[in-house]
Amino acid sequence: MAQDARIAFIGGGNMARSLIGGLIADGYPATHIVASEPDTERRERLAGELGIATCADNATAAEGADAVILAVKPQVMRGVAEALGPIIANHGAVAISIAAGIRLGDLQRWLGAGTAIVRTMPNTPSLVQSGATALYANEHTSEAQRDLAETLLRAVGQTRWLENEQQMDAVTAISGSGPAYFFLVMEALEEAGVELGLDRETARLLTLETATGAARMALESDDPPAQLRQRVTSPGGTTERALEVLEASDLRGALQRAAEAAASRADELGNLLGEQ
Ligand SMILES: NC(=O)C1=CN([C@@H]2O[C@H](COP(=O)(O)OP(=O)(O)OC[C@H]3O[C@@H](n4cnc5c(N)ncnc54)[C@H](O)[C@@H]3O)[C@@H](O)[C@H]2O)C=CC1
Ligand SMILES: O=C(O)[C@@H]1CCC=N1
Repeated sequence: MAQDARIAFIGGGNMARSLIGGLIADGYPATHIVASEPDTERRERLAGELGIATCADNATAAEGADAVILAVKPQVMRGVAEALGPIIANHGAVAISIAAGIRLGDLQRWLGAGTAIVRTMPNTPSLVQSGATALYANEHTSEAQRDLAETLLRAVGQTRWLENEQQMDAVTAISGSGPAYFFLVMEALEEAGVELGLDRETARLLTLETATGAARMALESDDPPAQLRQRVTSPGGTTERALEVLEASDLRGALQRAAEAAASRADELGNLLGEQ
């Protein structure tokens, strides 16, 4: 890992915290990470809990950084990018955007022609090194800069380069927003356990261990999830009854529609906030 690269995070919110926490847990030196965050309380928490340098001013953070991670909301990206463009260009740094929907063409226009930009979509499990991130770079990004972006994100989980930028909306719908879908399922299953007579602590522990166990099995097995599901489902047994209810409730259809809604919102954000 390129542990001598200086990394600046612009915006120190939920996703930046997950990425910084994951990088430090992976051994990346906190002394090489700086974050700018306008909110005083968040800034102090970042410095106190993660031991990184923080500041209120984006330009101060970006100065001298090899990679500038743009971790602000899509709605403020334009102003932030336009202000930082000259600083990033001066140092020959790579800009790494994690914003949903914001397209490379717009980032290029706002940061300045010729700037190396990697558009990515990470997710919050990066905090525990179980992130999943897709990346797509523009033509000004050198091999070394692609490697740096990939190395940083691989420190916090799995990475995949996309074949085309359009795929980023699908990634946003599946893995970017995805943790929230699984958390919702966990909330609901825990609640069902309580309704059936378990105390909350037991219901939560059983739910979370089951979710982890199922995910690990699916990752480690050569068989697809459908086959693993069939192995839990004894003919005439309890799982069969439960799955009949889930199929009748159109859980598959609900997830399909949810993912489509997320992907189309990503596209909508790109149209609303961009110029192309
Ligand atoms: N939360 C998630 O699971 C994921 C979020 N993303 C993307 O990450 C980006 C950040 O999202 P979150 O961390 O969830 O939002 P957040 O609201 O937690 O963090 C954004 C931070 O930016 C700060 N900020 C506001 N204006 C600023 C400015 N002008 N300069 C510097 N900082 C400023 C805010 O005070 C806030 O702390 C978004 O673009 C989002 O699309 C991408 C993948 C997953
Ligand atoms: O909800 C959002 O817009 C961001 C992008 C993916 C996850 N969180």
